[in-house]
Order: sequence, then C-alpha cells, then structure tokens
Amino acid sequence: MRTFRIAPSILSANFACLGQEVTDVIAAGADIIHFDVMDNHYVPNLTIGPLVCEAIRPLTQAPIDVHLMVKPVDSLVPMFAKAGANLITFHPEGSEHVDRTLALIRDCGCKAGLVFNPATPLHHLDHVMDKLDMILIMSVNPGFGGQSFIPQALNKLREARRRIDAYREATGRDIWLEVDGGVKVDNIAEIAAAGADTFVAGSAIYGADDYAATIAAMRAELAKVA
Ligand SMILES: O=C(CO)[C@@H](O)[C@H](O)COP(=O)(O)O
Ligand SMILES: [Fe+2]
Repeated sequence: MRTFRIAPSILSANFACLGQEVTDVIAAGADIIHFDVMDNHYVPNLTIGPLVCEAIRPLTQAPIDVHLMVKPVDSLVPMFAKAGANLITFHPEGSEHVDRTLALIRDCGCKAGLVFNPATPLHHLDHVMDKLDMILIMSVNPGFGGQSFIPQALNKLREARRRIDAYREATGRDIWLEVDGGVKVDNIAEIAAAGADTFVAGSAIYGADDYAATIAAMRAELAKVA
C-alpha cells in the first residue's frame, strides 16, 4: 500500500481569514500545508513571506512545505527555517549553486527539495540525489493558482519515479515525489499512477464548498491506485 499525502496550497485560501483556512483544511483531512512564495522577479506574482509562515506555525502540527519561486534563494532559507518551515523547495533556475542551496536548507534543519518547471530537464537531479528529500514536478508554469494541468507532466513524473525507485534500491532511502498545479479529484488517480505520492491542490480544495468532502474524494480516487 503506497502512502499518499495531500497538500492544500494556501495560495487559493481566503487571506482575510488565513489562520482559519489553515486549521480548516487540516481538520478536513489534509496532511501538509503548501506555502507558495512568489517574488515578482522569478515569477510574475507577489505573495507571502516568512512573517506569514511564522504566524501560521502555531496553528498546526502539520508540516509546512515552503515552495520558493524566488531568485535568489539563499537569503530566504534561514528566514523560513526560523519561521517554522519543515520543507523548503526551490527551482534550480533560482540558485547559482544548487548543491550549496540544498546543503544550506538541510543545515537549517529543514528537508530540502528541487522543483522542476514544465520545461526544466530532470538532469539537474544527476549529482544531488543524496541531498534531496523531495522532488517537486510542476504541472503548470509557476506563478498562479487555478491553471490547467499540463499532461506532459505525467511522463516527467514517470521518469522521476524511475530515478527515485532506483535510488531507493541502491541506498534504502526514500525521496518524496510531489506534483503541483491543476491537481483535481478527476485527475489525481492518473497522476498517482504516474508516480506522485504528494499532491498539492489549491483551487480544487479551497475553491470547493466542502473541504473535507473534496479531500475524501481525492483519497477515494487514490485508493484505486494504491
Ligand atoms: O506553485 C503553485 C503555482 O505556481 C501552486 O502551488 C498553485 O498554488 C497550485 O494551485 P492549483 O493549480 O492547485 O490551483
Ligand atoms: Fe506551489
């Protein structure tokens, strides 16, 4: 039986009552809070920073998964670690020295992950698997919630799954495979079958009237794959 994790993206939450939105999705059965950081430089949008992470940290025991869509990356890493992030992921295009940034994240006590845009090749994984706790495959171009799933991401997930399984065979250590963008109840099973184990969903969950029913429907779909 595979383990699946559901990570609502608070980008689609109602920011006027963000604390309640965080506790509501966790009460509704979510596993992780996905926290999208956009800098209006690496991506054409501007969102939230360490102060907001610090504010929501006391509200839940669930891991906070900080997705940094920023350039440069390194100066923000200690700030988010101090603000209570558990996982920090970044895009290779955002860092001059990917290996150094991964080491910095771990030195700050967080799990580290690398994010792949739809057009970013997986060869960036070649020499850093030992420093990774998560690989995040973008199934939309980063910058906005509510976009449609790009089907080519399925092939990339299969390739990433192949690499992770080979690495686990060789080392005994697992790496999570997260997918982000356009994940819905009606495509989550296909995405899981391609190899993802951790599912970011923003508009699908926060856009629904009933968070618990939506997360339960996602888990029912995932049960068909497990
Ligand atoms: O990182 C991003 C977008 O850049 C995401 O985390 C989105 O927030 C996901 O939103 P949906 O596609 O699920 O609405
Ligand atoms: Fe994200």
